[in-house]
Amino acid sequence: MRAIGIVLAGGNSKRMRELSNKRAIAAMPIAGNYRSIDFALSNMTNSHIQNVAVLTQYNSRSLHLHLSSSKWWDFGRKQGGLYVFTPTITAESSDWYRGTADALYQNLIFLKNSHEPYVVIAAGDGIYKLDYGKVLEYHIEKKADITVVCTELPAGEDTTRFGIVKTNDDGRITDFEEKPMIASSNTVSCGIYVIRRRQLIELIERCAMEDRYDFVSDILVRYRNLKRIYAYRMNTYWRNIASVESYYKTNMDFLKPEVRDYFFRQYPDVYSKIDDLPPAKYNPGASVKNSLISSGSIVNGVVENSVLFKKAYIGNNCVIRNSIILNDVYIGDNTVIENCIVESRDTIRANTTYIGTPDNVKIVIEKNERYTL
Ligand SMILES: Nc1ncnc2c1ncn2[C@@H]1O[C@H](COP(=O)(O)OP(=O)(O)O[C@H]2O[C@H](CO)[C@@H](O)[C@H](O)[C@H]2O)[C@@H](O)[C@H]1O
Repeated sequence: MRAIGIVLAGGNSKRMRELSNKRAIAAMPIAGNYRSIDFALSNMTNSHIQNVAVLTQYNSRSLHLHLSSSKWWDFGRKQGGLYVFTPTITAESSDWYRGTADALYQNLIFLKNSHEPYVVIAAGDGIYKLDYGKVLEYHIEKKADITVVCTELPAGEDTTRFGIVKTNDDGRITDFEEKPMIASSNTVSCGIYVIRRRQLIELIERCAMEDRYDFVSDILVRYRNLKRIYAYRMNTYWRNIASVESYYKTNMDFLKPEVRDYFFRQYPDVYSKIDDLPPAKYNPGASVKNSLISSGSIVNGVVENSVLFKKAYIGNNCVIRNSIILNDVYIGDNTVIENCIVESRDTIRANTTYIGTPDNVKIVIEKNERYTL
């Protein structure tokens, strides 16, 4: 592939509420076995992009642990590979990444030292499968300066979280509004871009000279009429998980056979770090319906329409419904949990009840953590 990959994974979002206290959004657990960033990294490797940098910053410890080996995504190689870049103090700068363009600028040396003519920029908080090679072909065919992957927003989604795009009949973007209060179109940017490497270097150097730091407002919005910016339309599943509501709904989507089959039974595969855990065990009192139960879990009570991540323990006479139980949670006997997300490594006491609603999912943190990772 004639492109390098960059995965932006350093942002924080208040919309994740307490869930982002512990980890970067890109490290949020998805569908039982995965982390959010696995989807962008799998797309990179499945598109034969072999030189990939992940730019991290905010709360990155568990993300770094997840990325500790490049072999899980098949990036382990002598030329290219997987790089993780955090902000560093240098003779010239002691700044954090002040925005996405600044994060790219602070890694200019990676861009300059690469040989591939194009760059694919993706985010660590998107759940989708995409052959970036097809986007690159489109980019070349349209003689675009920048190509933005776009999709139609699913009904009920909050448009204020997205870049809203309008195009002409040829696919050229004529208007780009970043997170407007009222959206004038339901075509949204997925935050995935293709651009010629030299063009990117030139644009971010110019941004840096003018003390501008954001790729979207300082490049896409600013140059929308001056540069040839095209929209590549993606019609398959795409969700951004950077709000509690969308994180919950995206995990619940994996209970739908069509979503599960699309990601896990259709080529290409999604890869992740492998943990050596024993299979899930259902004890005699267990009753499990329409749920994902991950390795290392033990179920004694009732589990319905729920996603249990790794090493969940569900006690006797518990009822877990429409809920997400993150990694390594112990739930004592006779506990009822409905429409909740239970934070990882928590211990939920016996005889407790937590009830949220589908529109107002409750985050359960009892703070009886056994240890922190
Ligand atoms: N300082 C920093 N250093 C390193 N990484 C950083 C960073 N700040 C943010 N990031 C990362 O960059 C990506 C984009 O984050 P932003 O906060 O800039 O935009 P957001 O995701 O809200 O919208 C974007 O993505 C949605 C699609 O989800 C588009 O519709 C919208 O136009 C676009 O701005 C995320 O993966 C984030 O983690």
